[in-house]
Amino acid sequence: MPGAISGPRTLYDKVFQDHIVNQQDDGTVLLYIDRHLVHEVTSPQAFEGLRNAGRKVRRPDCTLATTDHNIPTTPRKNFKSVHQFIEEDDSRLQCETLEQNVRDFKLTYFGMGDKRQGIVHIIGPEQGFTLPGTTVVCGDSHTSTHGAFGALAFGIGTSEVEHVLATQTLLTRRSKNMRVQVDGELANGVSSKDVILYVIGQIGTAGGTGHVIEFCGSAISSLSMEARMSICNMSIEGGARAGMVAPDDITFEYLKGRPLAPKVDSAEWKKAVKYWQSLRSDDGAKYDVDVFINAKDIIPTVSWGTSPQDVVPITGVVPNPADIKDPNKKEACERALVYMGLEAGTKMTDIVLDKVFIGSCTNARIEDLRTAAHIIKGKKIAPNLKRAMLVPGSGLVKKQAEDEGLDKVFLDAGFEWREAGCSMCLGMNPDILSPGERCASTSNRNFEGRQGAGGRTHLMSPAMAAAAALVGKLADVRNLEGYEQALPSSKSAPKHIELPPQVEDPESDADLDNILDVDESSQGNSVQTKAPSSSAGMPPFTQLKGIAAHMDRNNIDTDAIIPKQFLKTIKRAGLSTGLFHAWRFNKDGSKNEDFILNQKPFDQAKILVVTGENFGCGSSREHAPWALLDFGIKCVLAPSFGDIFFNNTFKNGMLPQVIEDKAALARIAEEAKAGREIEVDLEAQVVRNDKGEEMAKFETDGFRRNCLINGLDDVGLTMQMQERIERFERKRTEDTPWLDGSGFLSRHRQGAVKVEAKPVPKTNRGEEVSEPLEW
Ligand SMILES: CC(C)[C@H](C(=O)O)[C@@H](O)C(=O)O
Ligand code: SF4
Repeated sequence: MPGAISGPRTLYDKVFQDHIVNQQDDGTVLLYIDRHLVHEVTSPQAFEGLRNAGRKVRRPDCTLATTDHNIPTTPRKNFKSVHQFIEEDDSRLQCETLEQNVRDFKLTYFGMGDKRQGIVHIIGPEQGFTLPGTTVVCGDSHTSTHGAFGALAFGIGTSEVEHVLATQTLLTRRSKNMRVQVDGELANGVSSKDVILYVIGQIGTAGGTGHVIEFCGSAISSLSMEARMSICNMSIEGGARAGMVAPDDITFEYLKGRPLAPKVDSAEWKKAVKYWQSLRSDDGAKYDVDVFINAKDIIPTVSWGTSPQDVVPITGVVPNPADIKDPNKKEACERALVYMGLEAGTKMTDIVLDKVFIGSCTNARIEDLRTAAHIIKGKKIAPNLKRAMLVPGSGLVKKQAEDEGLDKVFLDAGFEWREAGCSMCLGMNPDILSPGERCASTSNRNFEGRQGAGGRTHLMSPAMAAAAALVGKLADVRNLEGYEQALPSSKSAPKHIELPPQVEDPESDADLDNILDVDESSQGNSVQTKAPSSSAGMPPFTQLKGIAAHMDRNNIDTDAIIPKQFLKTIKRAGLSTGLFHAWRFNKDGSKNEDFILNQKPFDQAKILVVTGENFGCGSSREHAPWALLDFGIKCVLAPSFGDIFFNNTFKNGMLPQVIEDKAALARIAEEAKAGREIEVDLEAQVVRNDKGEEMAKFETDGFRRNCLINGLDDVGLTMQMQERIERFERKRTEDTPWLDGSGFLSRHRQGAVKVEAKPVPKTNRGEEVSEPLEW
């Protein structure tokens, strides 16, 4: 076995090991990907890359697409097609482009006319597409959600989406292991969302960087699958690309009868369960970092600031920057208080709200809705609220909630009952906060402008958001009369969740039919962009000399590097206007002269020198490096980076370089501030000042360095590994036959969906794909 670890192994080690196709001497691993989820925001440029290179999707049977980020959540009664339904031009174009791509590449697609449509991280588990022991990726940072099943699931950028579409593999490196063990019983009123907010408060948003977190301990293993998903979902907010929970009987119970899980009690199911049961960390397995938490220390938790680590118990007060010693953290706290319009020392329960949002891939599953509904049942939302929105995570969650009468509970209380989508979690659709508005939100990110420019977000659990809706302020759900009866107790076994329908529903095919009816000429601009494609190879990066701009903030997230309104493009180019948009431009559109990139000579910067930690954390949007590149910045020097941003940057012929020596980095920053050029020499792995004197040495991963220096196309490189990938796939079919997409393909072959015959395309495996896939 290539790269096998001797001795006791963690859950992560096992799943990783089982997917190694090839391992290079320098530790670069070609990892097989079992499941690929696709959405409209991060896929257009990837499909375009495939198209430009004349490549096909290798495993259409392991790829599932939906549309979620851009879509309106208004009633779909009159929905006929995306073209007719989505008013906003860029959003519509992005969704239409996805539809064109699923049509061209013959992919399974849950569009807006399909009840199974929903947020990508809700529909995967719902369908049994996500299974224990699998590798799951998506061009989306919250892919970590799927780790709740004991899958190794992580977000990737668009170049990697292209790599997976073409090769069903990814080039990666082994991560470190981190264990977060939560023992004891969670008190009433405390949910898994409080657990993860508390954990992030403890470890910080960079705490898990470079690690895969395994969540374990009695408090975790007594949680339902949905509660586990909320925890793994926010692993990325703790800096970890992936979070995992060992699969157990609760997992297997959840999977029973899901459309894409092996059929219950079949020989395949038994074989699968046997394998799944082996997926737990061995006794004595070593973790690089251990965090132990007593469940009793956790009480309902809310965020006060603009980073998910800015949390306090609901019984607490807004922190005082004067109490913070670290100057960078103190400044961050001051900034956050100004942005949030809060004064130090204010009781959290005195903070008055404008809006409440219950939704997102963190907390829009049926249990979340049930919990919120129990709390508001028979009551009314507070009169000071301008709006309270309930946005189910998927069409099936919505349907089930309606079957249970929950829609009525929400509507009677004054909530809006919406259609499924990401909605106000990031406001790429019309659901946004107005400047200055304050929102209690069950989502996962409270970055500046996340829910709308100038909007203020407080993160919390569904129970707490429901309580806040009733009170009109942040509120402690435990103070509501009878709350114990209202909340599903953490002690009781999780209630079995009704399964989504497995039957072919004629309505559900409406969308695909629409796609097939689309007039090809109307899609012209969506498929013929001339934007550069990563698969065409990159210009080499050897030495770079130029002006460097200095930034000192910690945790500069990719939402800040490029806000959501610029993600609606289907191209890689032209993003420089969006770069640091909220910081670079005033509200009236004029330039903010105080911002470094608006000042001479830094408006010509080729290099960014960041002295704050964790640059590029958060979302997987590859638009962040594209925007930097478009502005002219090809290199970022920093003490640490968000993992996904770090990867994405390399894929674009840019160098994100860690400079560990903080004193040297500070000296480089001084040169930058003085407006003198610096030189980054990747061949010699040194940074020099404008006199050619060495300022710092650095080390770049060998494989990446080689690709950069030679401008290599890694999709092309991987395609040369065809034989090994095929060998791996043959073994996979033997060992884990349930992963071959047999469920829907076989049903499809029986003629469940009638689609007119098309010229026969071939996948990169050389197999014929006779018809678009549906199940
Ligand atoms: C659009 C997508 C790239 C992004 C992500 O990766 O997380 C989004 O889902 C988000 O939550 O910010
Ligand atoms: S975090 Fe929000 S925007 Fe991102 S996938 Fe989840 S619901 Fe959608």
